[in-house]
Amino acid sequence: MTRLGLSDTIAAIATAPGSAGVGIVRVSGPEALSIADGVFRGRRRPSATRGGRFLFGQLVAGDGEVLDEGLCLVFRAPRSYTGEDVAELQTHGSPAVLGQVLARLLELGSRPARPGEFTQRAYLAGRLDLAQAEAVLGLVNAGTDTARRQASLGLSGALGERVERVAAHVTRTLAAIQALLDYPEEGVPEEDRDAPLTAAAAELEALVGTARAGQVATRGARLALIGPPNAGKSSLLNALLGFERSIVTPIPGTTRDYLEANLSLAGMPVTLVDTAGIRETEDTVEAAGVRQAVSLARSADLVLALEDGSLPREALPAELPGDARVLRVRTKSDLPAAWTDRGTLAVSAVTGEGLPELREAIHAALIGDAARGEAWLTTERQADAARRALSHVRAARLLSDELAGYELEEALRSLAELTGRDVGEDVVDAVFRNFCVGK
Ligand SMILES: Nc1nc2c(c(=O)[nH]1)N(C=O)[C@@H](CNc1ccc(C(=O)N[C@@H](CCC(=O)O)C(=O)O)cc1)CN2
Ligand SMILES: Nc1nc2c(ncn2[C@@H]2O[C@H](COP(=O)(O)OP(=O)(O)OP(=O)(O)O)[C@@H](O)[C@H]2O)c(=O)[nH]1
Ligand SMILES: [Mg+2]
Repeated sequence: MTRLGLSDTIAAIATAPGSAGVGIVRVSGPEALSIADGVFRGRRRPSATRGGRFLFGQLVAGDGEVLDEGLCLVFRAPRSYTGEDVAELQTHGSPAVLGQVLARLLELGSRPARPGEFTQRAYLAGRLDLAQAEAVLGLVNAGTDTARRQASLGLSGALGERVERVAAHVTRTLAAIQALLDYPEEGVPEEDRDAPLTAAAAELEALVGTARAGQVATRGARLALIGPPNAGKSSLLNALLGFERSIVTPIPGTTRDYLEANLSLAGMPVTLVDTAGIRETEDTVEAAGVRQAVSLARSADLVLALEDGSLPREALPAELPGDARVLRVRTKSDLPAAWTDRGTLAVSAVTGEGLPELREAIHAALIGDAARGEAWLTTERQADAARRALSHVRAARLLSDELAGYELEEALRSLAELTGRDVGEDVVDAVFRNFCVGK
């Protein structure tokens, strides 16, 4: 990795491939403006222009041929996205023009940017923390408004601030413990040692609790419909979708292969998975479907476990995952009930009764307590760091002062990792590898 101030000059097309009204090529680094001089011809040279200005002119190839007319935006270090000198060449959004402009910039001494390298430079210049850089990626990829909102909150630094609040509590406890160890006779009030730690644990628990919501918002959730044959799985899938996607018959064992259908549930992308009814069977094909159903239930974000409410109750399949990931549903509520149970949601695929409540329960199970206006953990890397910080804080609460100090230092290290103040190059490289070129 290049170090700040010693970096070379990078260039890339910043806009999406394909034709568009306008397209942008960016060049960033110490030579950015003099390199831009070689491709842009206007009333002034980019290198003779103050930062924050734009020039109108022509883009010219190496042999002097005019490629297009366009604008050159001039940014001067440190007042730019990357913190370096940056020139943006804004042309008509033609892949042919953009390709020629980029080729000329490379000829003049810049090199092609790696994926995410502009944002990586912004991070290395201290203009963004790692959670904010991840939010940039989240914004570029946001496919739903919930994902967009979370990424935008992350970019504003809201997640970093949440993490700093926790870190401040931990630091206070560490200071109190240090004082106790250094001057045991003076004593530190219990509140100084324990209260901040209790607050830190509570805030971290809330934060860790948002990881699931963050993941669901950014990459969607898979919901498996599971239950015995004829429970009404395919009918419920169709009812939630609003059209007949899956075959329904009165014959048990109708669904054999699993089937997926996408829908948006309260602004979140959800994939419903209809599966074969789970039962003991001699039929080789059906048995394969049953095994598939069980493994789909295990890998799903949430399982809807269906039981026919019009028939005597049987035990749920033993292979289902733990309670936290299962919503229990009593189907066919339009028929006389053979049993009831307050822990199940009653629905009818025929009348639609209970469907709004089911949608609500699915939303609650996926989003949990994550408050809408607060910043969530949106990547597995962030969630992992927050979970480690929480386990260190929890451990510290059970330990004597001396040992607690060590755990708290570890907790602070994990929190620093979350925002990227204390991470190795490999972690940073892994984050930016997921970006596209030009970002
Ligand atoms: N054309 C264009 N649009 C874009 C970007 C870009 O780089 N180019 N961005 C990114 O890809 C995003 C905007 N982000 C940016 C963040 C900071 C600065 C910047 O130059 N900041 C300086 C100057 C601020 C000022 O003049 O007030 C600074 O913070 O010092 C530019 C873009 C989205 N839209
Ligand atoms: N009255 C009533 N009948 C229902 C309801 N849901 C499903 N059924 C009927 O129950 C039978 C089985 O429905 P399916 O949706 O195929 O059940 P399944 O769980 O997908 O069954 P398999 O694919 O065989 O595992 C069909 O005859 C449906 O018409 C409901 O809400 N009310
Ligand atoms: Mg079925």
